[in-house]
Amino acid sequence: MTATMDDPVLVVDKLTKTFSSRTAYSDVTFSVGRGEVFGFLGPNGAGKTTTVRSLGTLITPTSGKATVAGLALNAENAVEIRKRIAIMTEAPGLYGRLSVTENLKYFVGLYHLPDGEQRIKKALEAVNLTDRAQDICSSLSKGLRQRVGLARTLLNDPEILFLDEPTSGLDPVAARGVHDLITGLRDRGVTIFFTTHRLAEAEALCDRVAILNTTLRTIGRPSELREQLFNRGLVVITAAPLADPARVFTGLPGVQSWESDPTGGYRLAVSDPAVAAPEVVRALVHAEADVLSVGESRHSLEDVYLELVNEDVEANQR
Ligand SMILES: Nc1ncnc2c1ncn2[C@@H]1O[C@H](COP(=O)(O)OP(=O)(O)OP(=O)(O)O)[C@@H](O)[C@H]1O
Repeated sequence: MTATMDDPVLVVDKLTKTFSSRTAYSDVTFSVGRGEVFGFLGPNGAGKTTTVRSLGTLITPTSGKATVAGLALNAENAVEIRKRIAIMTEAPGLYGRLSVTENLKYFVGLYHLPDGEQRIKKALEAVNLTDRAQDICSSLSKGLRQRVGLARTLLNDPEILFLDEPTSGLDPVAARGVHDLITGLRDRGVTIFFTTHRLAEAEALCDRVAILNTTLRTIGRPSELREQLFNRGLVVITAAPLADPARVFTGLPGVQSWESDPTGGYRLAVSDPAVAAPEVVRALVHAEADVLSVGESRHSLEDVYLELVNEDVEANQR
């Protein structure tokens, strides 16, 4: 399913939350399309959890507006909003002495949901836990408990699923299991809003990401953010350092500047890699260099994140 911003399921407009003198997040504005996987990133204390708690009606924002699953975020709509969304906080909040099914039955009762058995069956199937239904929750590994927590969030067929660090503390295999579940839910049209500190995870899963550091620092597709922030470049690796790199690289069509990379090789800023690369290869061959590789330099979402968050650290030190 392709998300579309013509049909936003979450609209946040200048939202701010302060706790006495401390600002948790300020002037935050963004929208999330129906069916989108949206990643909410930011350093510790950036305000991510507080934003999730606000949008999930657990705490009241200090100012600003939001629409959640088609309803204005306010005290009158809180019960109806909660019927349309689900939130999984970092600790899945299960009763350790109850079995998986007993836990889910408890929540079906708490939410007054009809057709409980059918819902539990579907939720367990969705998270691949049918064969562990009778296990006592305290006996499950952290990864399995996380999956029970996810099953719980699916009971009310939410339009929006808020997941606060769903893979925190999980090993790579268990985290991959959660990723597969997120992808599966997205394919079924559920909008997923999740916070994470794992940038590779956000890059792999999210249609768009936002980086929050009390205020919203940026928002967009990971590829767009990389392009906005970094010049395009080529990385040249040679078997031995070039005798006169300036002579090889200076003035080549499409090459704007070059520098030696401290880890070896050369980094070239280029306007268009497709134009510059053949010129660079020809110049290297002409200089009789032993070329190992010429490739486009790739920036990751982690590079974008570090660039923006470090800018904030530097600004605060001024
Ligand atoms: N109930 C509260 N009372 C006072 N301050 C709070 C409260 N909840 C959060 N804060 C403050 O708001 C700020 C944002 O916290 P929040 O937990 O939302 O950050 P976060 O981005 O989720 O961090 P982390 O990645 O560490 O989980 C922090 O300075 C925190 O101390």
